[in-house]
Amino acid sequence: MTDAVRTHGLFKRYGQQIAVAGVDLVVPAGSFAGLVGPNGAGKTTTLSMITGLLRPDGGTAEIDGFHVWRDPVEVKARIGVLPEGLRLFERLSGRELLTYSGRLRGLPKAEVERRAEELLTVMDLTGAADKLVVDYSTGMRKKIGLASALLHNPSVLFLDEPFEGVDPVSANTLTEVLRGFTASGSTVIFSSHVMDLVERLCDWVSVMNQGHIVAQGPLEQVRGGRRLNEAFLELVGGTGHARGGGLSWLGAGARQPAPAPAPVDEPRQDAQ
Ligand SMILES: Nc1ncnc2c1ncn2[C@@H]1O[C@H](COP(=O)(O)OP(=O)(O)OP(=O)(O)O)[C@@H](O)[C@H]1O
Repeated sequence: MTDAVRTHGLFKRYGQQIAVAGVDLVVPAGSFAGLVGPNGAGKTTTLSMITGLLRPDGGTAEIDGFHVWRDPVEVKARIGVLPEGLRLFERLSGRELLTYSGRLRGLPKAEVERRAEELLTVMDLTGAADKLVVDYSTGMRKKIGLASALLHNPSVLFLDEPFEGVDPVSANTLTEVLRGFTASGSTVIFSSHVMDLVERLCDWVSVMNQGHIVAQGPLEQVRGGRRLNEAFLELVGGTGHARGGGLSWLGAGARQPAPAPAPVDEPRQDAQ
């Protein structure tokens, strides 16, 4: 099987902080892959470098065999990205945003319109298609962002926390769309903190901790007969701070006796 994504020694430092410490990420083509790791593990920085949004300090990244920084046009034609902190053109309507994305990708107008209508229907955004994006809710923004990332039918789709703020019905729809997408041989890579979701959707998992890949491979191999959450906690070493005596004051509030009520002055007879 060919690899949709392959990085070698990917490295990024912010001042003294090493965010990504030499990452060899591999994702086979056709995978539904999850990139997981605790807060600050380096997931977003890694995805930003692979998608050409952030220049690495060292290492290489390839998509479908094309070098991200040497062949940016080849790479950008093949990828769709739903980045963290999604910025959209707020003064366009949802439909205009899709039209703009499709035309920017060089698709013929009629084809863009056909795909945009289908995506709006699937994402349950038809009723909001002519509303300005600035007036969209968080979940609606995710959905129009995803529609825009899918419109040119990318070979590899990168999603940073795609289900955050999305209601369960819409999440189900997104899942079905993404499953169909990978079943046809395309690749999805998404970052998430929700282990149940990763376990349910993914057939490939990469676990990051402190800028390193600490486990990577088929889901069954990474979880090794345990629930993914257990494997994850073992791999990244759960801190156990909450059990270690910290926050002993938290939760005791309800058991504290209520302070005695302040004496209330008798209403004065002459007050009226
Ligand atoms: N622009 C920046 N300037 C300075 N430090 C940064 C910057 N972006 C990220 N970092 C640092 O790099 C490290 C990795 O951050 P990153 O956002 O990649 O982690 P993450 O795994 O995506 O975290 P989360 O799950 O919380 O989104 C963190 O220590 C973070 O503080």
